[in-house]
Amino acid sequence: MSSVSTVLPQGAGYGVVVGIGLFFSAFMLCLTALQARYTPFKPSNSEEFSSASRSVKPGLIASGIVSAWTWAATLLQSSAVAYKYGISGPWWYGAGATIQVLLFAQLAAKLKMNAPNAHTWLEIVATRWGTLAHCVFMFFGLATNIIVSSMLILGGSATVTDLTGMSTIAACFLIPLGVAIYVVAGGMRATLLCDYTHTTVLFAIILTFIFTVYATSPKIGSISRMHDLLAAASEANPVPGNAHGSYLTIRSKNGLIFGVINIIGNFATVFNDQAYWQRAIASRPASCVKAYLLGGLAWFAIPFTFATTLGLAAVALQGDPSMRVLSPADVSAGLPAPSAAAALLGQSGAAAMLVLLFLAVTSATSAELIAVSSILTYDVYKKYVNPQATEAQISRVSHYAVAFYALVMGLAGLIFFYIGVSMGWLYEFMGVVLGSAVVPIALCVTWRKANKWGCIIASVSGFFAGIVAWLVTTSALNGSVINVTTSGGDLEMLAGNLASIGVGGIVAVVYSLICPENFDFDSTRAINAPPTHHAHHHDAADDASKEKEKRYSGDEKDEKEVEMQSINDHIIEGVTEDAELERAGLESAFKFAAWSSVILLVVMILLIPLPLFFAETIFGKRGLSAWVIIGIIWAFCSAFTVVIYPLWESREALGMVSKGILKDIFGGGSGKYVETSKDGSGAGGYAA
Ligand SMILES: NC(N)=O
Repeated sequence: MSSVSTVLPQGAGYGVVVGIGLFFSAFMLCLTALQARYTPFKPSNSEEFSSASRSVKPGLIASGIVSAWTWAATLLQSSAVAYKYGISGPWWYGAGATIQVLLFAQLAAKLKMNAPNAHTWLEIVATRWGTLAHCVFMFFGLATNIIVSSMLILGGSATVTDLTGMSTIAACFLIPLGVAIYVVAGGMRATLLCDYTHTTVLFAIILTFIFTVYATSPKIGSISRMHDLLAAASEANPVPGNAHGSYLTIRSKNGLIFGVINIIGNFATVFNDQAYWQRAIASRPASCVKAYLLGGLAWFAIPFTFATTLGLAAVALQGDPSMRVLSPADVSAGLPAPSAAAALLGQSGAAAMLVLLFLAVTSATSAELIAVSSILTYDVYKKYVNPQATEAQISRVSHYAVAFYALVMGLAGLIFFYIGVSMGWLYEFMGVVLGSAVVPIALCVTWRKANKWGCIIASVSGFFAGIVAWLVTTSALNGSVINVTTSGGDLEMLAGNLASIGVGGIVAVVYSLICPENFDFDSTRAINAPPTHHAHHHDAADDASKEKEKRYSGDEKDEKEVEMQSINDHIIEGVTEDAELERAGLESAFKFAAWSSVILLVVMILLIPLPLFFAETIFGKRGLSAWVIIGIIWAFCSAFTVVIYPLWESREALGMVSKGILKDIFGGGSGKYVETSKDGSGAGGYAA
């Protein structure tokens, strides 16, 4: 990192890291108190802590997905590839990390069909394939969490240090500490509500940057001027591997290589990460597919539009006295976007960037904390240490696990920092170690023929194949010199990523076709199901529907009471309502997820970029205008989806909580939610 003086004083760094951390902790405590008093969902319940009682609506889940999937890298690495490869970088970053979330909609539907009451994806592996498979896949699951968490800490601390001079060591520990406090206070539902507020502010800041760069800044101020500046930069410093050395083309060899690495690595960090399974678990069965499709599409706008704005601005401003000169290490640390923000808007740009990055890092960190807490609680403590654990013990361990993992995150970030591994390096490396488990995990949850030994051997052999391919390629291309710099090259990382996911996928599928299992998923459907609910599978839905019909035959007030009772029942039992698991509905949700996600994948990865790549198109002013304006419209639609839509779908719950508060303050009576009250007293209702 270069040693130029910082744009903001050190106090600003501590103020943001500690101040915003404490602010959100207090905010979370308020939300938790409101939830406990005015809704039927009790934060002290372990099911509520880890899975929000499996009752969350799609808009809020979509917002939680956007928030968990918006890492430091989403803002910094996407801008770094825009800085290095031009307009192809943001496309490959955005599209190459959106399709996995869209495809995950299929896994979410299968989860609701095949293991509706599991707490973690590892419980499904353990139930289907036993202890060895559980331990092997737990390695991949936790390795994913550690790599993602380290990237968050590295990206966050590098930017805070760069903009304010705050000590990197302090940032590594203070960032997860603040988040841990609010996660411990709130659990999954409060985390989703906090994610929502983070995402709202995040979009507001991103839109501000977009309008600054493309409308108001005297340094750029229009798409046409951006085009002129990028064309001049292409003339002055042609980009190696790009058509005519231009920043204005999708025809970028290194951009494409990054695209492939990006696609593989992000398959690993979605499919292997409990954070995304957890959002499917917290979701209502009927709407989880919608949530993942909306979340994926909404997320795309963040890296694509942000990097098309600040990443390209960093190129356009080269030579401007206010723009610092970036070394390759600065670029790998993700600093083009913060530098461009500071060059465009001075201290206020740097401060906005700091807040933006901190919000992205903290909300993704909260997802990682609660994900690892669930694995340590259900897959380690309850499975191997205390299978008879009581509700109170489970709840206690899940809270301790959050605090423990916050410490581990800080340490992991620090270790990578000291050995000189940057966020950008780790981003391209993740698929090398994690890629081999992607196909076996998907097969475990979706395919009755998937073979236990085929999938274990696939994951382990793919892991070693990835490491060997990466090291051999590094040695071959760099005169036998293997170090952090040489091993971080594009072709070296590409070889490792392809070998890992390729060997893992091919071995798992071929082995399973030769020696197929015929697994009926009955045992996974029974995970965590009380005998009266899910000991038997989908036939139960019929009885439950009939029962519900009977209960609904009364007047409207009775209907409401019955539904309250049903919510209370399922909170107490921590299971999904049978009627919601109606087989035909889930089958059609799966089919919808399958064809829509595959169509979107083909459009985003093949139909849009490849013709532009092969035609070697170089965007003129009209082409760039269309590209940027589509990004801006997409950003507005995304903001609407994850900011306005969750409010709309939760209007009843918000109304009930407001009524309860008003009754407490002005009504002269208790506004506290009263479970299944027969006399209509209390502010009973549904939480968001
Ligand atoms: N979540 C990502 N890959 O930005």
